[in-house]
Amino acid sequence: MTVDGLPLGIFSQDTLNEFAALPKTVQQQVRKAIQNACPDGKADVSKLPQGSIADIHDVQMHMPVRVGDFADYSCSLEHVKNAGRIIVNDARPPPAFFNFPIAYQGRASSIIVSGTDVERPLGQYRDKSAAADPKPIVYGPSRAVDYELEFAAIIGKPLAMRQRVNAVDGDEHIFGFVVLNDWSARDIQGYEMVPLGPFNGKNFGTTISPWVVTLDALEAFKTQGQKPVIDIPRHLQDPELKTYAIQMQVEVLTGETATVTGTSWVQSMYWSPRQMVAHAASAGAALRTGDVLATGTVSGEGDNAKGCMLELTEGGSKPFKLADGSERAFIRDGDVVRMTAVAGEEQSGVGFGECVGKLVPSRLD
Ligand SMILES: O=C(O)/C=C/C(=O)CC(=O)CC(=O)O
Ligand SMILES: [Ca+2]
Ligand SMILES: [Mg+2]
Repeated sequence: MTVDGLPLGIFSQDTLNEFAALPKTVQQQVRKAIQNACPDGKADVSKLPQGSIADIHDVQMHMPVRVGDFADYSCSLEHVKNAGRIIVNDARPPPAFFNFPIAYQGRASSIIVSGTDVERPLGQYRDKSAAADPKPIVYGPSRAVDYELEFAAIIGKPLAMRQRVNAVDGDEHIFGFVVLNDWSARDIQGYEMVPLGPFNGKNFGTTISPWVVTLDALEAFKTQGQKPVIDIPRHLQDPELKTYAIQMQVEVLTGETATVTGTSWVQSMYWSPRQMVAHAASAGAALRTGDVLATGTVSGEGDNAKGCMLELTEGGSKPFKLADGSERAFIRDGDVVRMTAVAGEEQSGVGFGECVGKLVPSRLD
């Protein structure tokens, strides 16, 4: 078995020499792949040279699947409560939140693989800095680019139109999972989304990690999710409450400095991936191989468990201090956002590789 040509298990001196000759950026990805592929620690990763975090975004990885449709849910109760409180001063979840996992349709062709730069989008939004009242609508580069830390299921076995599936059988259709960054321009999104939902504010780039971690690999990490607080229809019921114990993390990288801005858990979300599958098919829609169903922002309780800057900075009003001393209301050009996830323990668990993207300036020509 090989990972990018590097044999797993015992590394010969020849192999180590070959590895040492690779660019640092490639070494970093290879090392991560080995760690992911050898969660039992048989490969002696410590023997491999260290790479620089600043190099990561230069690596060109490949899309793990050809994405069909893309839906993004909002499964975290903490996220919707925080977002509601910050945006409309009402922490009550949206009306349907407890009835079914709510979602919007995203743009499949905007899904890009980890390592691809993301350009600051252009769009129309209310100019908060203007003195005029009401504030005018302007067109230009977004001033509020955010990330959203998400977990996403990739559909394997397809489901025909009108076939439908119950949550308890939903896993049959999930091939595996990736980490996903639902990049969001809060100003563009905020003005456009009433009443039809997000569009250009979220279609300028959605980054996914390049390794699909299969359902089988996660079986050892299954755990119980959240109990429904109201009665739900049979197709959404799951007496097992099956989800996975997975810790997710997001960092903002500025030069050589990495700042962890959020740590949260898949199992804390109110709705589970198999319930997302059941809901997606419940009206009669088909599921196709390669479709992506993302969980929505994974946030938990407490200040350290916020999955986006909107929550972290109270909508940009309370800038967050990074480890290099600089402050961020939202993401700045040149910042790199790195997301990771691990099922089980950091050293012995199953890693998901990295979901990395660098924000680059808008092209104005
Ligand atoms: O309703 C809002 O104010 C915001 C909606 C979203 O940002 C959609 C979304 O991506 C939800 C999520 O990630 O949980
Ligand atoms: Ca989202
Ligand atoms: Mg998106």
